[in-house]
Amino acid sequence: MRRVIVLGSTGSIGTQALEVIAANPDRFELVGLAAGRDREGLQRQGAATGVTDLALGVDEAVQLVRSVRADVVLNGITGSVGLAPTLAVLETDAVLALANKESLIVGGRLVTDAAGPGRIVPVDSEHSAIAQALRAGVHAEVRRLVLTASGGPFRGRTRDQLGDVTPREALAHPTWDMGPMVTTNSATLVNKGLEVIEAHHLFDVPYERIDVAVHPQSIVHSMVEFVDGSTIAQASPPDMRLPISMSLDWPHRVPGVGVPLDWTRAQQWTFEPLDDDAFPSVRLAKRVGVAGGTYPAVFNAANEQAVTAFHAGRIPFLAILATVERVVDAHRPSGELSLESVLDAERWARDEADRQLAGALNE
Ligand SMILES: NC(=O)C1=CN([C@@H]2O[C@H](COP(=O)(O)OP(=O)(O)OC[C@H]3O[C@@H](n4cnc5c(N)ncnc54)[C@H](OP(=O)(O)O)[C@@H]3O)[C@@H](O)[C@H]2O)C=CC1
Ligand SMILES: CC(=O)[C@@H](O)[C@H](O)COP(=O)(O)O
Ligand SMILES: [Mn+2]
Repeated sequence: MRRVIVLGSTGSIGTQALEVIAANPDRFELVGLAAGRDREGLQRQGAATGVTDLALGVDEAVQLVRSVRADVVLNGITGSVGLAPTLAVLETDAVLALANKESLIVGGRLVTDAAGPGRIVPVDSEHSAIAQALRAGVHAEVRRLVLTASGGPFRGRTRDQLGDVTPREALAHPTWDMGPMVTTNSATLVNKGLEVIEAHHLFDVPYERIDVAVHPQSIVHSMVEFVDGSTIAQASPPDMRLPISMSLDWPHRVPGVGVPLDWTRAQQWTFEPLDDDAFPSVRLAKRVGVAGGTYPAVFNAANEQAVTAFHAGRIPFLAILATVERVVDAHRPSGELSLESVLDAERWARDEADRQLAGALNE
């Protein structure tokens, strides 16, 4: 029986994790829940599950992780605010089931150094797919990782056709039902850029050997190409309960958690190259990933600011990445990577993004 804490329990990942746990009482015992602002939702979850260790906000989430013994903590918080809970989990003996990719991206080596082997199990569908393909421990034979991308709601459009897309259109993801930040990041392809950096840290593969292929059906969740020319892909209908369940009981599979593909039905899986001109996010993310240090934190923080401004109706869609690029270009890293330098860089990037956004509005 694995004792589980779920952080971000009121969100898309959190509620699906609670479903998986409730459906498997012989495997999982829920021992703690943390949300952000939704006090009533959290209390409802506590009443429904009988869990009494409840936390609201990121500081209480950190306290929860430190005070309640768990075998696995799922970090399903959204945004780089999830960094402190990620580091707190790694101070305990619990496995970190990581949905909050932002904490790994902004923390980089701070997170990977704090984590011993096997301490982080990815929840992100692409990285779960790769971890599953690597379960046999064949890392030395890997030639490249290929992350699949749905292409988002604007796949196939030229840059000119992206000028007037609305927040509502950006939130209409073709295959996944997720929270607003990650959904918007899918529309800009920033999500795929973040996932390239995430893959680099999780699997220790250099950036030049991590590729992206657009696969609109979101059935092949990612692939590992090996030195002999063989490729192992993980495929299943798009349902996060599968990677969530694997992260909670890694390396075991939880029977019945997902519905298998229907091989009696005709179906087509298609793959196409990413259009880097219309969607330059992955190219920029690789650049900041290679630069390392505080660059990924700056990239992510500027993006969080710009996405918020887009949803407030303050800037057009294309201004999101343009702002991120300008903030990244203006960044001057100082000193060694540390928690302090990451937090300083993030603060600077948020201010600089706001300054750029205000300037753009006054032009
Ligand atoms: N949804 C998905 O299918 C996938 C998500 N991910 C990643 O998982 C993470 C969560 O995404 P998703 O579930 O979609 O997001 P949601 O927006 O649906 O949920 C976010 C959760 O984080 C909580 N939260 C927000 N801010 C804080 C804070 N300051 N302190 C504590 N808790 C906070 C929210 O609480 P409250 O509601 O109370 O404010 C909510 O429970 C993201 O990193 C995302 O990129 C990765 C792959 C797939
Ligand atoms: C389900 C999941 O893992 C998301 O991160 C997903 O990858 C988003 O879809 P895109 O491929 O459109 O970014
Ligand atoms: Mn993903």
